[in-house]
Amino acid sequence: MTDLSVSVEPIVSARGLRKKFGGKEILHGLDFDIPPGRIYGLIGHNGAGKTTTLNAMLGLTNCEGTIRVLGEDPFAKRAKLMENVAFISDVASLPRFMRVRELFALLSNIHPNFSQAKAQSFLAGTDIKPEMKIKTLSKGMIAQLHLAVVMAIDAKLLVLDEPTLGLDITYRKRFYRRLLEDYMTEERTLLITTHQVDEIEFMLSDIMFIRDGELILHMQMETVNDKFTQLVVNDPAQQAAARAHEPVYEETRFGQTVMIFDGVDRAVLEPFGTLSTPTLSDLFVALMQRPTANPEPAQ
Ligand SMILES: Nc1ncnc2c1ncn2[C@@H]1O[C@H](COP(=O)(O)OP(=O)(O)OP(=O)(O)O)[C@@H](O)[C@H]1O
Repeated sequence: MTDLSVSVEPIVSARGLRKKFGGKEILHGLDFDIPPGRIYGLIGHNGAGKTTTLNAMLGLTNCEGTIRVLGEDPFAKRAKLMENVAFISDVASLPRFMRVRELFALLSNIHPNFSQAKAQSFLAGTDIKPEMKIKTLSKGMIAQLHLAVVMAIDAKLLVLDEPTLGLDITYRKRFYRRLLEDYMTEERTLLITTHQVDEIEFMLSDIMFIRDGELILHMQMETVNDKFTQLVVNDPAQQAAARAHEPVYEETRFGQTVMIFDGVDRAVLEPFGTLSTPTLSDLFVALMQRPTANPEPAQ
């Protein structure tokens, strides 16, 4: 499922990763490598297994198969790994009863790679002051604080599970811009899950689509752009001709027929209509279509 030929030691490596809850298999044997210096988007429907996969990487859940993070088994070596791995699960998990400066002091005591000075510098220019109690901060301010805390950890892997849930568009954009400009380096790897795919598309180097516990696409964004083509075609004769090239997806949108092709030369499709590269959300919808696995029950 991957088009990556990894020559450097991967940051995360999974082979045959399986997870069962109460006898029901949730992850069906995932195989993937995540190299350093990349920004990964892990995209999937509700319940597809994203958080379970992240939890396996963070050593929060034990799985069958193998998973290695920085060469270590995260379940067995969680404490050691957490020196080099930072994690945002949701924006509400900071200790609400503390003041901002107390949180920073606590973190510098418990985390060897946390820099209080860095955290403070990330808050400069925001409305958050060291004396403020966390419970008095708005959701957006808590997200900023959370990001400042995480960016002040000198980690090799940063895992963000729906980090901007509940935030308005301005905060969400600021959050990702900050992350890109102030945190990313060639040595760091970022893994993000979100349902707002279009908002992170600009920063991703790679994507993984997960459907019902299986990876159905794992690819560098450059390859996605080369491989997939979207065609808008209105003329019925041209539609029929285009269909002969076996689109992976077709829908009618505002009276126009939109098709998505996988690996078909653009020069072949050009005569039929208008071509573009599908957005990640269009590609996601196209590839997530289930082949009548859940037919409507008869009335
Ligand atoms: N502790 C658990 N016990 C039982 N079932 C679980 C547990 N954790 C997750 N599941 C089930 O595993 C499946 C995958 O859940 P997971 O949270 O990994 O999905 P997700 O892709 O992160 O979904 P979402 O986008 O809704 O957060 C779901 O069907 C969920 O109900």
